Amino acid sequence: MAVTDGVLLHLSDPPAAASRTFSGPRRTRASQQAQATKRKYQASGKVPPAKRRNDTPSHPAEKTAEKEMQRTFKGKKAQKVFSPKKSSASAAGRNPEQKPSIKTSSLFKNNPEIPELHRPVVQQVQEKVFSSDAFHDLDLHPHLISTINTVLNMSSMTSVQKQSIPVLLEGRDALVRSQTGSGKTLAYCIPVVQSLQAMKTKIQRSDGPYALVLVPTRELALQSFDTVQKLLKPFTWIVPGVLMGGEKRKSEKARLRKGINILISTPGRLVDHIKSTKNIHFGRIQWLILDEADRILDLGFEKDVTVILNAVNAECQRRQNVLLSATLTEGVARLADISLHNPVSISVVDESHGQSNPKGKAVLEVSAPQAGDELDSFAIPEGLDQHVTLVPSKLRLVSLAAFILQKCKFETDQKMIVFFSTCELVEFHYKLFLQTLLSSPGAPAAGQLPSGSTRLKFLRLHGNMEQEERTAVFQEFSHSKTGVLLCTDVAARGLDLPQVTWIVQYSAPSSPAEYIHRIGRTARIGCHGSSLLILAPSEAEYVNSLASHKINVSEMKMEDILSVLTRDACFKGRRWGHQKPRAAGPQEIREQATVLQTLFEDYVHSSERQVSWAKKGWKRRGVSGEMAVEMEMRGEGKGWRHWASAVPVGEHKGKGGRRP
Ligand SMILES: Nc1ncnc2c1ncn2[C@@H]1O[C@H](COP(=O)(O)OP(=O)(O)OP(=O)(O)O)[C@@H](O)[C@H]1O
Repeated sequence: MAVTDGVLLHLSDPPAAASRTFSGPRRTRASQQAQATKRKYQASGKVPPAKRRNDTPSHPAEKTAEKEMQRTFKGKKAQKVFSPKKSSASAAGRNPEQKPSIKTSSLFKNNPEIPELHRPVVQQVQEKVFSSDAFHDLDLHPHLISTINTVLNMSSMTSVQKQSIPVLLEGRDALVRSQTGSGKTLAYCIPVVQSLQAMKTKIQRSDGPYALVLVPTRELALQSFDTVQKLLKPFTWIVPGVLMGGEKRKSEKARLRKGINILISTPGRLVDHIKSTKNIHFGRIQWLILDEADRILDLGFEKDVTVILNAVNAECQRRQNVLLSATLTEGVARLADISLHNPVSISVVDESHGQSNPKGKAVLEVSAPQAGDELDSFAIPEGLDQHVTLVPSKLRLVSLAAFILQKCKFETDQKMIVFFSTCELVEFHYKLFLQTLLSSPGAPAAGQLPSGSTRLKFLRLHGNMEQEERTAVFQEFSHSKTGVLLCTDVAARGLDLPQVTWIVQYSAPSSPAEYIHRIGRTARIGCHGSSLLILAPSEAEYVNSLASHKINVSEMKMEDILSVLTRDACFKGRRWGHQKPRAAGPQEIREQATVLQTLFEDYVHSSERQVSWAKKGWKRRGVSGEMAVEMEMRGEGKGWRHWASAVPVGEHKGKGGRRP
């Protein structure tokens, strides 16, 4: 296999590959001439005439991509000639001894120019994670303190815990905002457990719920349940329980009938039970907690939350209400208005960064806090290095793959989460990577890997999976030291997945708040972590939008990401043992990227099923068959569109639907 100036000489079935790239077997005279011209330039290694280049696209990037595809795919004929069987055979049966012949892809041509990134440097808002106070400084039950110390292995309080726990123990409502991974879960769980175990009349299981905790996703429900369960170890008479979609309603009803005292639920499933279960009563509710309050509203749960509030209000008027999130939106201010009474607004900002909360004291307000002040900037964990890379749409997929290989194959102990905008995109990339990056020709067995590299492991998590599998994946990734989790925003909020080292945003987030929550899956509780946002050249402006929210990103060059491919024998036809470290030239990088892209293309075209997967995500948007396949491979998802549409960051409301 050989490449000249980004032009791949491919080893697969020549006629099939040729007709896929160009316009099909029955070309017009004009198209034949065009192809001849194209071949001339390809053979000479020169760049085609300016007319064909697209240095400064006048359309949004997506339109440009569609146009490019219209040039390379011409309707059904192309699909017919490029039959799955033929392609499959050629991909699987590729013989390195075969003579190189046909070009299939020219990844590095006709791409928009990558602009210089003029990155404004801003001072990020930062919060001190830990306080100097210990849990035993609080007036808590000694068994609760010893459980925190011995079961949870914690002694010092975080800043948000130091501020929230005493205020909540005083009986006040609160709106709590602190950075991702700063310990908000315990900030509400400890006061709930302390107050319930201290009740004069001992709680009976059959009393039903005393505390109701609403969370946006099932995984977060399980995680919060786990924390509550641990805290309740010495107080066995208080029974926690979880209700969430995907579980059998019948068994949930049975558990409700027996009694659940601390009830953790997703809003949708709780409304289900409110409407259909006789055994659900809120007469004794003392606590109503809305964790990730803004996300609960984003997911379209607002109506459900209203139903729940009405149901609880109908049976009990006096209770403590708490809203928590790392980001506050106007929606939360609205929700605070209707659900909090005379609340305390708790916001942790490090005084050393010149912020408005001197000495880390809670700001007390007598009315519902205005979210406006909080909307402009967000606190970023100190140990988080944020990067951005500008990648033309054609090169997005190989860049992502190269980055995964670089971090998770050539470096040890790396655990990565990659965010996509839809379930279909997750599923597509999961299958693609399993089939290509794990089983590419010549891939070494575990024992043959060069020292300092690990075996790749892919997992995926999205809302279209069966609950059992979702839970298993969540557990597996939680306990794993390495691996790549491909997911939707179902994993963006609240999930505490230990030791995640990299967050990659392949589909751009729909809002700056979503950006904050996604990157917040790493660098938790004072640890270090890194993130990479992949943008199209036309989206470069968004770096300024991030800066306006006091978010600092540094640039990572696409060429540097792609250069790792020259280290990977799988894409060179070389053996692992023969690798000698040396600087790769741009030509070699292009060659390897093209080889990898061809591997992807061959896989996608290798069966009807893959083609239909690739098309799936685009159907609703009226994109036709062949083009959809290519666009899917370029990863042009929903979030990307938001960002490409030049709407300032922050104006998207992120109505993601209920199934991220
Ligand atoms: N006082 C503490 N000492 C040590 N570790 C702690 C302490 N409090 C919480 N943690 C740990 O910190 C991690 C993050 O906590 P948690 O998930 O509650 O953060 P969060 O603020 O809710 O984050 P997010 O905004 O992303 O939901 C968890 O692993 C938790 O066990």
